[in-house]
Amino acid sequence: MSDLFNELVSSLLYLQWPYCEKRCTYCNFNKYIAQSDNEGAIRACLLQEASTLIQLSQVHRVPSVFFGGGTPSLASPHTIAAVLDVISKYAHLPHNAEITLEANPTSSRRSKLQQFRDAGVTRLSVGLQSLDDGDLQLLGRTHTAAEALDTLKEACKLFPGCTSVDVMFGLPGQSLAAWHSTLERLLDQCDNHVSLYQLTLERGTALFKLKEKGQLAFPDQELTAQMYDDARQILGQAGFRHYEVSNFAKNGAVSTHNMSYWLGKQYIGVGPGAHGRFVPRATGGKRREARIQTLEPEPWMKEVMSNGHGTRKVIQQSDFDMLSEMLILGLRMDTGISHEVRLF
Ligand SMILES: C[S@@+](CC[C@H](N)C(=O)[O-])C[C@H]1O[C@@H](n2cnc3c(N)ncnc32)[C@H](O)[C@@H]1O
Ligand SMILES: C[S@@+](CC[C@H](N)C(=O)[O-])C[C@H]1O[C@@H](n2cnc3c(N)ncnc32)[C@H](O)[C@@H]1O
Ligand code: SF4
Repeated sequence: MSDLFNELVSSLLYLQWPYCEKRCTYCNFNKYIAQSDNEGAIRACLLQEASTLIQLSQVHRVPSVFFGGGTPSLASPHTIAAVLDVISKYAHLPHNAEITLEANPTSSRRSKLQQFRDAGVTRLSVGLQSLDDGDLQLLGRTHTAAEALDTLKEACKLFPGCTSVDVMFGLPGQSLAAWHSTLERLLDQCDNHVSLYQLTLERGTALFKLKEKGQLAFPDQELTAQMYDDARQILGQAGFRHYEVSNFAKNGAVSTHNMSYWLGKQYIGVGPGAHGRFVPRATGGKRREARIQTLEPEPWMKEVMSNGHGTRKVIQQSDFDMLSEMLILGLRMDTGISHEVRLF
């Protein structure tokens, strides 16, 4: 089989779980607070859309799946297992596939994490965000630092070598000393993968409004740059490879799913607001398409029920579009890009 054919018959799959318990004060990702328990209905639509899009792409192999959100750890393990089952029905999901689930501390009690593992999840990404209770309150999180660390401990036991944490820096009022202390405590407890995100003030969020009113002071650019540089150094000394702008891994625990995005591989996006990039081979398509699913869960479900999918926007990608994406994403990695870029 040629490399090009291999690329075309293989695709990652991203699944968006759109619900959260509560809105965090900084977040403008596509998420909603569920008004009623409609898990059965949303599960049926996720399964339907996954089957439609896998068949449209005609991929034979799905090497990794990412359950992101929102808060996918609010979904029942049964829903996660059902999604993996439907993927296996239409494509080969290898036994060593990377299956990541994002877990928020309060919706991830021990027994549930175990059930997620039994359902087929192989990698957990725990949203710690901070290890300071004052920060967590300001960020509108539903857990304390101690609860977050408890979840991390359980996660490391159940997913040894395959547990990641998300932590943010540049938080309101955060000092360099407080950031160093967070990193040191984190290094005591974390596993092989750490994602560090500089807080972005997003328009429309509660934090943005407080900043506009002059009610919150944020670290300046010099200080946040210093926080990032220090994190690079501290994690580097602890054996972590800084393999992408925001990501650090030791013992080779890079995320193959996220890495594949940065390498420009195909991906199918399922669920409200999910993005995809794939060639729709079943309809004779030859070009890769950028696809976006309908954002809000209710209209998305109606579209899936009547059309089999909730794809709202499709843009055929030109060679220039694909090359630009490859450059932008490829330059995020420590390995950079090669002149032998192949477009399809
Ligand atoms: C879309 S969230 C979903 C994860 C999960 N619901 C949680 O809250 O832990 C993925 C990650 O993006 C990061 N994130 C979200 N909003 C951000 C912002 N405004 N600035 C920087 N990072 C942000 C957080 O670290 C979060 O864990
Ligand atoms: C910010 S990353 C966090 C990855 C994590 N640090 C890890 O190592 O696994 C995950 C978030 O990106 C967003 N995301 C990733 N792939 C996506 C896609 N194909 N379509 C829409 N959103 C996507 C989702 O909101 C998801 O919660
Ligand atoms: S950060 Fe996570 S839990 Fe908070 S609102 Fe965003 S997606 Fe939901």
